[in-house]
Amino acid sequence: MNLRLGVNIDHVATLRQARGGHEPEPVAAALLAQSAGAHGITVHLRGDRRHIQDRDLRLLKEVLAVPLNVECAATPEALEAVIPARPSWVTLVPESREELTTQGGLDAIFLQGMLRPVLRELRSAGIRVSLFVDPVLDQVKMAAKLEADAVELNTGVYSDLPMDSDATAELARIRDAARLGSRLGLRVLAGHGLNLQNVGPIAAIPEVEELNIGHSLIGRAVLVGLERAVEEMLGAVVEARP
Ligand SMILES: CC(=O)[C@@H](O)[C@H](O)COP(=O)(O)O
Ligand SMILES: NCC(=O)COP(=O)(O)O
Repeated sequence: MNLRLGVNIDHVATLRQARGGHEPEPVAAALLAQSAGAHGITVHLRGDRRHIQDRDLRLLKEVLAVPLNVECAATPEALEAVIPARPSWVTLVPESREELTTQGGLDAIFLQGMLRPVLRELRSAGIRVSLFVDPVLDQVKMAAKLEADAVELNTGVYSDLPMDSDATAELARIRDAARLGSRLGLRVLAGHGLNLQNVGPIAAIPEVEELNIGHSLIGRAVLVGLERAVEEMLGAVVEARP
């Protein structure tokens, strides 16, 4: 099975929101990612709207040829904003205003009563649902019991391990969870904190169908694109000089 890459463009929007203006335009970034071969685009519509905005969802849905996956909290406010945009996928994630980024997976076992009607509502709107969970077997079993279409296994603990430490145990947790998810008929995705250095062992897990990668890709794009941006600006100012 070929591995798909979902590109998370949240941090293009973070940069835009830093000045409250119009650039960089996340929709343009999504189209570039798509033409570079991304198999999907992911955005996280946070309750505090710190990066992605409601208009981004509408525009992305309109222009993208690849599936749009919207991450959001399982709250009425989030669903009211996300459902009208009709993304292909919604990934339910835990969320708190204080966090810099997502801290761990959704506790699908504890939240099962609240999640059941949310999944029903999304699916009846024709939206497939993924649950972002830690690589814990009981959480994966609960996702299957709730009839989610997919699980995204949180690779945050793995990604946070120091470069020279032994990742064997965490990788085994992710592998076991991926195997179980696949056996239970779920699509299995993985993501959080993945980068060029740590992605290999996760990409090698055969049951993982798709990776969602954002922060490291956008950070890298700033670096590999800066040379060209400076050259373009030098060209523009030199040309304008009498
Ligand atoms: C759920 C997950 O692992 C990440 O996609 C995270 O939710 C992204 O949100 P931020 O871009 O705000 O860190
Ligand atoms: N769900 C993970 C995701 O979309 C991207 O996470 P990150 O690479 O920005 O940490």
